Amino acid sequence: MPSRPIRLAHLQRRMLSSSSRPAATQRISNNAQKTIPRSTARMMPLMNSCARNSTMATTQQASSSEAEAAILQRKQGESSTDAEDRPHSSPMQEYQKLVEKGTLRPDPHQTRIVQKLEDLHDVLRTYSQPPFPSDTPSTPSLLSRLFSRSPAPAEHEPSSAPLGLYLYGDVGTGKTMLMDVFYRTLPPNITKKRRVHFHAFMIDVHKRVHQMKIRLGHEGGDPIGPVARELAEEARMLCFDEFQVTDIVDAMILRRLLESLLDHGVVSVITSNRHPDELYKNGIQRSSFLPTIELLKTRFDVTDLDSGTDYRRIPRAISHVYHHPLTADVRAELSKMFDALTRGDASDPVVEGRKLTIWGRELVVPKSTREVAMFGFDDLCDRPLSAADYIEVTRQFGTVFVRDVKKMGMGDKDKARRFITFIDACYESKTKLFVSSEVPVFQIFADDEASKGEVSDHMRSMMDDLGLSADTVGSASMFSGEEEVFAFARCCSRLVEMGSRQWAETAGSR
Ligand SMILES: Nc1ncnc2c1ncn2[C@@H]1O[C@H](COP(=O)(O)OP(=O)(O)OP(=O)(O)O)[C@@H](O)[C@H]1O
Repeated sequence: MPSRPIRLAHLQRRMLSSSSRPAATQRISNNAQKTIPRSTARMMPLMNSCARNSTMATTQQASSSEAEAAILQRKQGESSTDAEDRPHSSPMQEYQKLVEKGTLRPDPHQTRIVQKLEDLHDVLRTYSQPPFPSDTPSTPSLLSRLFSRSPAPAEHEPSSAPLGLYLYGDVGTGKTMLMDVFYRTLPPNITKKRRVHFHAFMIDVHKRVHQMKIRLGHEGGDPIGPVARELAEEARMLCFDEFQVTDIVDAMILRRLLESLLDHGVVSVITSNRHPDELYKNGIQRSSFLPTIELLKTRFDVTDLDSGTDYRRIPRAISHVYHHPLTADVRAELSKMFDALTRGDASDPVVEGRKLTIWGRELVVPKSTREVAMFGFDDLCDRPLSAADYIEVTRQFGTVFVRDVKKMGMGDKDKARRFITFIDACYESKTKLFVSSEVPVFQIFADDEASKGEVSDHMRSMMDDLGLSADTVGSASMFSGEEEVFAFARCCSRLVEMGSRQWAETAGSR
């Protein structure tokens, strides 16, 4: 990429001209706090608490833009700014608020589901879990319980727990989003609650079953009943994202586990891509799983979110392009977005290992269609690539995904410089960018707690020139010298702009 002289005054003018600047890049420096949108101001306690909890406490003392607020929120698994302020709002109020703010598009199919969640919310306001029996009755051996076709005897009278909700439907229709709206508006009496990705839940269950077997020792007995009781004591409300059954061990455990959880009065909201009848299709010993399917159909309100809209395919709203930390959930979400943007055109399938030729050298693109490419951070920044390579990438692809961006320290200066060069190339080509990173993307260069220094006057003034709060991005002592510090600050500023709704709606066409 041709290195362009940095014209600070020009940039400053561009960034400070509020009339032409997208809302997401509105400058909120110390002397302009009155311009903070109310929603951002409301986020400040949350942002500050993020900063306190973070190992990089340099960063979120003050807000710098609505985009940043939204990005921080996403870290909390949130898509609204207001839950903190309105802990007793209901799912419908929360959903409508998000629609009014333009975070969500109105969708009558979703509204129908929200009404069901609202009804469940109302019931839960006065619901109390039945007491646990004082001691756990002895149980038949594990094998006889797992493979018996008769329903398992309840450890006590089944409770009159409200029906849970089993929400299924096509990808990207908003099931997880609705479940999250429900979860964060749960009434205050529901203090014991858990929202978990189904994979993570099953890993946890397997660990507990293993430990329970050790505890039960030679006597044996069924470990699943006591594990279910443990789980029920920890959370009376369970929200499971992406329920699926792929192997026989899970299939058999689930049958007993769900029965016991329901008997203990645990209420669940489940999202899945499949109707219960389609679960564990063609699985080994599926007949033993049929009672679980019956259970789901009788103890849950099974509802289809048949909206036909895959929201991952339409221009991204702010807060949905940068994802962190690098959990299984976040990784899966980025892959789903890539899938959503690349499927549907049989003449342009995803190709693995496409080669770009730059000055006689070859650059391998791990996964791409003609328009959309997915790279790992190391593919782009842990190899001796230069601006020319990045320009070619952004010339070829209107949309680029970069996954697994690690936080960088003093030893990663080359990677950091390359990443900045790459972001510059994306910005100049109006590339639509999706990133998953270990820490919020603005903080990937920030000093960690141990080596944290004061933000130098030089860096502070650079950031101020770019409309950034130095407190938001923190100090990054790996950058020294005027040019470098400026490039770093400008990179952060560009990332903010590239996370805005306006960018999402206009960038990416080639
Ligand atoms: N009404 C809406 N307006 C705008 N964006 C939406 C709307 N509903 C959902 N989205 C967004 O679409 C994306 C996909 O939604 P979500 O993850 O909830 O879908 P899903 O049905 O759970 O998908 P999957 O089955 O693939 O996990 C999310 O970023 C979400 O915020």
